Amino acid sequence: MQAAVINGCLMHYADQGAGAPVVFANSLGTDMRVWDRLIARLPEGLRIIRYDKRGHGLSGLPEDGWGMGDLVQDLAALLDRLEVRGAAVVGLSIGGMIAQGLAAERPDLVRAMVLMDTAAKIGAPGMWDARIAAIRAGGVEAVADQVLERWFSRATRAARPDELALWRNMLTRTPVEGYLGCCAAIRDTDLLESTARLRLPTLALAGDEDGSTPPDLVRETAALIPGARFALVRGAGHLPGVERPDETARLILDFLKENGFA
Ligand SMILES: O=C(O)CC1=CCC(=O)O1
Repeated sequence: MQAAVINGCLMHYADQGAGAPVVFANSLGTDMRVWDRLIARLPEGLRIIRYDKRGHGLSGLPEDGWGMGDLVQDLAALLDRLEVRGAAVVGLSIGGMIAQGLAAERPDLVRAMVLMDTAAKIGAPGMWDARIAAIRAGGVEAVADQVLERWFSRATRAARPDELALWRNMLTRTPVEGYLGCCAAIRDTDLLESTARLRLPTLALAGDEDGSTPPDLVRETAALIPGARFALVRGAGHLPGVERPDETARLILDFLKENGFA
């Protein structure tokens, strides 16, 4: 467990191993444990950095008035603090938006990206406003069942109810204001133009049953970046590294090897 005050906010992070840096940015309503299974399948010889974004996991929750720019600056400041340059950034959903924003703002920090179940623009503003209103009225609990349906494939939901209950706890224990701040940040973010200017090795992945960022949306974002590849992970929803860790780790490791990280 490692801590730093980043942009005035307490940040929980983990910096483990030595070698080429690979940075993981997690999704809305999850903390850094979302990467446990995937990281366990990566070889030694990598420097693995994970963190809980503001308002999630063990990290602090600043006052209102922050957005995607602050989330990007938080990761930039963490990597500056850790003296990391030229990382591969693996971003899941909002974490993938943070990765795209970071690559645009600080190309010195990002040499390659894995965009996992994410897009340059996620959802319509009205959808996010409706989610925010539902949570204001009834807490994260009010949307938990719908979110779990998008996170996991039908087969996993049927076969692993106890594990699903743990993921539900992770979601519903996310501080409401942290969750809502990230919903508003996603709602207000459109990276289509800046992502189309990116020129770096990129792998885009999507679970074939992802109901939040469906495969076609992820494919469209990949198509913005010349040379980016797209791969479908079968039998997975929004969290392929949780549901299909072997397949997801293999895709990421092949990409890291191709680009000289592993
Ligand atoms: O909560 C969801 O629907 C999934 C999701 C969207 C953006 C993100 O980070 O997670």
